[in-house]
Amino acid sequence: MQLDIQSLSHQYHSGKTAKLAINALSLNIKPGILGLLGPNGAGKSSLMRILATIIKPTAGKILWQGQDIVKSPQVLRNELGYLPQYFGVYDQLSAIEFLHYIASLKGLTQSKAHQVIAELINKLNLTHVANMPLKGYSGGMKQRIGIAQALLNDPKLLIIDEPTVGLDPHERANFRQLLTELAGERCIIFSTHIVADVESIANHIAIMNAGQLIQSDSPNSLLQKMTNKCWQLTTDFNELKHIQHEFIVSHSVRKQNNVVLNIVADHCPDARATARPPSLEDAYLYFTSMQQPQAGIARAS
Ligand SMILES: Nc1ncnc2c1ncn2[C@@H]1O[C@H](COP(=O)(O)OP(=O)(O)OP(=O)(O)O)[C@@H](O)[C@H]1O
Repeated sequence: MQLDIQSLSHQYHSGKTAKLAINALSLNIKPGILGLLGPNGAGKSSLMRILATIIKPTAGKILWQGQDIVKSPQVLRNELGYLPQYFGVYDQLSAIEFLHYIASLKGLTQSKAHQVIAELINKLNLTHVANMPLKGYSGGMKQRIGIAQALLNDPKLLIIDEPTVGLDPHERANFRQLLTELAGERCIIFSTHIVADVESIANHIAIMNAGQLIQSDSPNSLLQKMTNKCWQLTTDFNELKHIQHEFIVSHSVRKQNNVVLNIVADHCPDARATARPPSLEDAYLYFTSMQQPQAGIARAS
């Protein structure tokens, strides 16, 4: 099972202006969880909408099991589950009614829908609220309904776009656990700009910035690329602004009158700094800042 994205580009036109949202992106996706990371506007949602066959790319090819899904979207649609970034529900319907409605749109027979919905309600811990109108649901519960509707056809490719926005830390942890259980023999693409959401569950990380794929690797290989680039420095608050201006600061913790900074830089940023192990957050900030020196994040030289 694989999804092969070849030289994909997408341009939006509004009035006389054109915006290149995806720029010659190639990526090969295999079973497991792909964490798609990138800052706001990187092009993640555009890529997801194209992969979900909602919009057609301006250029490039996408092959699902060797078949071109730009030319023949139906090939993928039967095997696709998609949870868009903004997922609306019909507030008056209960979970059961809503899922039956989506199941009928997806072409499931009545008996198949009954069986699958009962299983999903149970798997997603929604049994106690299954007959309650969705308007009474919390953000986390609505998100679980979103995942349930995406799983109705037991998809081989599951695309979820920023699913943890608005969830509390407990709900986010539950969501990560759920995805791990779902992974197995399907391809899951999980887009987010929160590194912590994917670092413990993704077996592959792709980082996008300004429409381009800037890194595509296993979490371990990304960490290896950060060897000798991660430092810790304890300093006082007077120096903080200057250091933040000069270097990438991936984390800071106040300690009495001082502050302990995690710095990412190609060379030791200060004689007082000590080396520390890298994190994926460091890698994400390092690679995304490389493309935008104008953003006020300079790297040490
Ligand atoms: N329908 C549209 N018309 C014009 N420009 C668009 C449209 N949709 C997205 N864009 C632009 O394309 C670029 C990529 O947007 P996209 O939503 O794909 O990024 P993203 O990484 O998903 O960002 P976010 O995390 O903020 O959702 C942005 O500059 C955005 O303004």
